[in-house]
Amino acid sequence: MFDDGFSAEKLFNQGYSYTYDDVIFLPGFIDFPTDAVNLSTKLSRNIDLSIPCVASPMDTVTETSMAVAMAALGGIGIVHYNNTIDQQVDVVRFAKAHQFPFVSELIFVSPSESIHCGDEFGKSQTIFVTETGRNDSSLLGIVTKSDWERLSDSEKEGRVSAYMEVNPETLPSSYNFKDVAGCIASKKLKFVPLVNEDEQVVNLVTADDVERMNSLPKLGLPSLGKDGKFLVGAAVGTRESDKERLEHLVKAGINVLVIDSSQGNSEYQINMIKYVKRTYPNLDVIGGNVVTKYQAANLIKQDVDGLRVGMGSGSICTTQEVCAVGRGQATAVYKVSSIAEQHGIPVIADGGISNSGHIVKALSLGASTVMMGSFLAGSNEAPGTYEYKNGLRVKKYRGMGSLEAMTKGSDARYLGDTAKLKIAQGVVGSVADKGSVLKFVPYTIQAVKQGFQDLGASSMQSAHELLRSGTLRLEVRTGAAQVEGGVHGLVGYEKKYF
Ligand SMILES: NC(=O)C1=CN([C@@H]2O[C@H](COP(=O)(O)OP(=O)(O)OC[C@H]3O[C@@H](n4cnc5c(N)ncnc54)[C@H](O)[C@@H]3O)[C@@H](O)[C@H]2O)C=CC1
Ligand SMILES: O=c1[nH]c(=O)c2[nH+]cn([C@@H]3O[C@H](COP(=O)(O)O)[C@@H](O)[C@H]3O)c2[nH]1
Ligand SMILES: [K+]
Repeated sequence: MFDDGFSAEKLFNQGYSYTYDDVIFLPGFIDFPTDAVNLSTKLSRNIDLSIPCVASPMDTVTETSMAVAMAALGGIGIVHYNNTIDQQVDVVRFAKAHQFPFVSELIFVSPSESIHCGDEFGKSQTIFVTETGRNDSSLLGIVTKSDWERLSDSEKEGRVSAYMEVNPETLPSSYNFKDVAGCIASKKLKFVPLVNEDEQVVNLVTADDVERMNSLPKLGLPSLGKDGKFLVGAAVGTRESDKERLEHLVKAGINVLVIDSSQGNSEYQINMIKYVKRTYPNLDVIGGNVVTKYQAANLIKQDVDGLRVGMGSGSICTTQEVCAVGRGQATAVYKVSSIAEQHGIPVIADGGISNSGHIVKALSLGASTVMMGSFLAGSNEAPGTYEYKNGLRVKKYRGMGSLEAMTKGSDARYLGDTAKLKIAQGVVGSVADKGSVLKFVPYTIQAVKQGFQDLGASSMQSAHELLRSGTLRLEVRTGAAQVEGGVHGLVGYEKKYF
């Protein structure tokens, strides 16, 4: 081998904390096409994914729509727990009731109610009628906006039972996109509700939705569990009350658990892992967060099935500033994965991902997946609505350790303790509109495949082999090299990734 560049082992043992932008890989040898790159991977010991992408357990990132879209793409979403047990369980249940890449807004009324104005339809063209006026009872009828608009004023004052369409055409919610699109086309339907075994509506698909989906990149293999349903993960903390939460989440069918903490090497976490392993031996448990070999070894001893790596590297994180602990994310991922790999434990590189190059770096430094918050928070699938700031369409994105997130219904979790002085370790901000994850994640993955090809790695396993054998060569970029590596010297430009 030529003496050129450094091996990761040498580079990361010099006393510096490096982040993704600090390092650059030297290209390898290409003898396969981009499409031959296989990025299928493991989230944890027993959970396989076809793409290495995980949505963060944050209340501005992962609820039903994100969980469903990520699973449809072949990744996974981890549902946050900054809410009541019932709310978190509903998000999981609803996500698992789908075989569909997206979830439409559904509006319900009871038969005795009236629809007074067109705004009640929201963005939808259809209102569903059920006995309870909620999604938890079977479908009795529907009212479409166009039919409702044709009613006289006195008819509009009356109960919906007087004019709703009974026995509307429905399809089983077990149908996948292709099945539903086929029925919509062959029966020339404008829309069709999808219903579960109890005739409860779980989704609404319109002809426009089908057209929109057909214009997106083709989806790969979805993430499905043994039950044939979408894989969905959930996060919990380490309090006594989290045990009750977990019991309900397991009943709702979660496939994997993330124990959420910024410093996972604690007695609380170790006790929680022991409890979960004892009580739910078939549930994969991901521990963290950790950034050192020492922290990782303690959780590995408890037989965790996955490790989440990152402290202070997130875009909304202020932990390193507030507490003076953490680590540059490239170093953290390399160090933790070197020990995790010896025990066959997959590593999630959590936080600090802002482009496809960061994903290539995280995976080539030993991670098996990346967890993303800000990268996904501006999507249609993230919770919340878009607003305008300085002419830019944005969505709110906040740290789970921000004062705002901590005081939102989670007082018991943080503030009801003896600790009276609250210290924030995160901020509240916003991120630009990025459209649907169903569009930009496939493009991102294609870019990651190109990166792997340049390195000469045709799979996750081969990338990890290049790393461990020292074949992967890298260097630190000086400040000037980083400037050179970005766009520079132009008067103005527009950055478009795809
Ligand atoms: N990855 C990162 O760099 C960071 C992430 N975060 C995120 O912010 C949120 C809050 O994180 P943390 O503050 O680390 O949450 P945490 O729940 O681990 O800790 C919050 C506070 O509660 C205490 N605590 C935790 N478990 C306890 C138990 N069983 N009994 C008694 N006291 C207990 C801890 O000592 C700490 O003071 C999480 O969602 C986390 O992922 C926060 C900071 C950094
Ligand atoms: O220091 C922190 N204070 C916080 O309030 C906070 N909230 C989330 N996180 C962590 O950041 C990750 C998401 O980071 P990105 O936006 O960079 O993807 C997430 O996946 C978390 O690991 C926090 N870290
Ligand atoms: K940070």
